[in-house]
Amino acid sequence: MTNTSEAHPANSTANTRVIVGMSGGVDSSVAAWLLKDHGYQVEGLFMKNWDEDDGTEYCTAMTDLADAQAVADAIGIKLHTASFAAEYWDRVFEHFLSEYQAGRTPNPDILCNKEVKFRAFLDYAVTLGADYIATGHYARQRPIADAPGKAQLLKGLDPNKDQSYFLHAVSGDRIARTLFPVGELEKPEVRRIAEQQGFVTHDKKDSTGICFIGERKFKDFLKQYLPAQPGDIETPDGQKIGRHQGLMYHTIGQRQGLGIGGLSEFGDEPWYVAQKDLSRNVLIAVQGKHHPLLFSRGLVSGPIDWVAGEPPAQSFRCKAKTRYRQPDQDCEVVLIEGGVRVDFDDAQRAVTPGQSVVFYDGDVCLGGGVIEETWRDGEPLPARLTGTRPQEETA
Ligand SMILES: Nc1ncnc2c1ncn2[C@@H]1O[C@H](COP(=O)(O)OP(=O)(O)OP(=O)(O)O)[C@@H](O)[C@H]1O
Repeated sequence: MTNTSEAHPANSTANTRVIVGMSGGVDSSVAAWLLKDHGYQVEGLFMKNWDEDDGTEYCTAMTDLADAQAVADAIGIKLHTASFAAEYWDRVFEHFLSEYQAGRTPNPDILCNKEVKFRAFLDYAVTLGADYIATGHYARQRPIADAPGKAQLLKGLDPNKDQSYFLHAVSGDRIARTLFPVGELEKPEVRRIAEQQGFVTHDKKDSTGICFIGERKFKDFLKQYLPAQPGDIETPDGQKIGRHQGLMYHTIGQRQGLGIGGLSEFGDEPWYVAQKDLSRNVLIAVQGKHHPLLFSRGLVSGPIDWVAGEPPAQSFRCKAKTRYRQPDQDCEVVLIEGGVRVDFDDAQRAVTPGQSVVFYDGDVCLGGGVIEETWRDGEPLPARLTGTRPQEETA
């Protein structure tokens, strides 16, 4: 576990008060236990981010709270509860919907970490007397010797579980106030500890997908909030090959759910989403997982959240991920007005506007931002990089 007494030699764990985010999952159960075992003053905080008013089977919050309470009792710590549903709605969900409406595929977990877990939750934990908060994220932090109150965000030690991608938008001063006890462990070890301690959560399956959607069908969920706008699916040369129910239901690179088939002139090769033409409400599909139209050479992003508060340089080489769990990719980053330009050494498959690009220097997560536009080999650069619209260049 990251040793806070290294960062604050005057503090011993016995008088360091830590509020652990307890979700009723196995990772935060073990995080709380590890902290207690290391002698910290530990209390848990279960938060509700979503007001379930549909009373359906999708409402798992009550079971999760009961599990968190059972683990807190087993460890012998107090469990607080709080609702951040208003903050979640205003700062995460509305943005999530507007991104979908604009044809992009957002990642609400990144915004949830930035705005709720490491802001509303952290601020509330401070009112409960917390010196630190802790979560069950697979990530690590390292205090910066010559920058008191700031820390670096590092990948979790378990390469299969590293969650730094989702945490990149949290500033270094908030990372410095967080402990990540399971970030030093591999997942099987975490499950082993939970089992050894007899936690009800020891065999609970990992949460998947977006927290408020739970197990319900994504399409049905979105339909409640955004009107579906059906349109055509076309090949890149404009041949109509099917219908879609709404561009928002589709993601670049996606294979499933296109409902294209039985078009004898095209053969059996599967179809993939290559592009969304928002102006015509048309989805462009191509055949074959490795079709060149699925590969981007570079991207431009919106504003970047740098964990350190500032970029390492005006331009630099580093590694990047354009989605969770993607192996690190070599690239060059150049700061531009309102974001960065990223040129990849190797063309990247399915780089998706609305998702985030996250930068790494070895294990250190530098920060990242939302992907706005991409370009392919041989294509003109986006207008933001040239100052002229591509059409005007050829006019
Ligand atoms: N409802 C909640 N209340 C308090 N803390 C939460 C809640 N949901 C998530 N967290 C905190 O954020 C961490 C990461 O959440 P995530 O949803 O990614 O779950 P996870 O990685 O499956 O972890 P866990 O096994 O603890 O649920 C959790 O380990 C926990 O510390």
